[in-house]
Amino acid sequence: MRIDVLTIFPEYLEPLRAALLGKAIDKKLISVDVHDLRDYTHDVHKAVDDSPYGGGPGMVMKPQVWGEALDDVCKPDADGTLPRLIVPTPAGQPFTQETAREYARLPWLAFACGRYEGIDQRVVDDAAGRMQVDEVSIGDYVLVGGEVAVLVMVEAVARLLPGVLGNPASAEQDSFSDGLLEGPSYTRPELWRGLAVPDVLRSGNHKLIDRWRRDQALERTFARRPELLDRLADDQLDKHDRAL
Ligand SMILES: COc1cccc(COC(=O)c2cn[nH]c2)c1
Repeated sequence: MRIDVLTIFPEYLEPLRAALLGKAIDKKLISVDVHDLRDYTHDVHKAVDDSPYGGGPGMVMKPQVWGEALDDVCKPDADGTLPRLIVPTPAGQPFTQETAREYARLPWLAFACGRYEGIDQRVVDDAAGRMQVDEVSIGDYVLVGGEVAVLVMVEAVARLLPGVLGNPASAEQDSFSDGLLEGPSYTRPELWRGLAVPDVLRSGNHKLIDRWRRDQALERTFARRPELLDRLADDQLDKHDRAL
């Protein structure tokens, strides 16, 4: 998978080169190229923003700079492929595990990191004439820029790629794979600060253990994210589940 990131703070993306993702880059499972938006300015001040039409607080990122940068970075490759252009924004569609799975199937992702009050809308409208553009939110809060959201999304996507995680099974069993939150986990010692591990987990009865884990996941989901239960297809809840 090819990943390009356009930003005015390239150094913000350095963590992508550390640890697990760094190894994935070394193993050539992913390539990460970070591009400094200011390289596409032509004025002495390297201006990337300007005042908003219609007034209001803050600044808006200029279309010309983004247009040149995207033309340069998102050039069709040898077989005419263009990237999926992803713009992190509080005003975007929710980024979920399902989005991560969709992106993990793509050969090329390009991330546009907005700052200030956002990017001139014509940048997205113009790019959408050439490639699919997803305006995506990682949560209902406002960051200073899109860079942190890119770190989140790249990690969520890359961990799904074969060979990136040491233990691929965990990618399958993690939260949200069956639509429920993950229940509690335990490891040695059996007793810690007067707190014991639930007996069922040491029973060796895997049918009982699986049922206990599913009950814990259902209870936690009901308590913390009841709306996720509405999403579950009826056939995914058996009569035992409903009795909880
Ligand atoms: C594109 O325009 C802007 C403007 C302001 C901030 C940002 C950065 O993204 C977020 O703040 C965000 C992403 N998901 N949840 C919050 C982008």
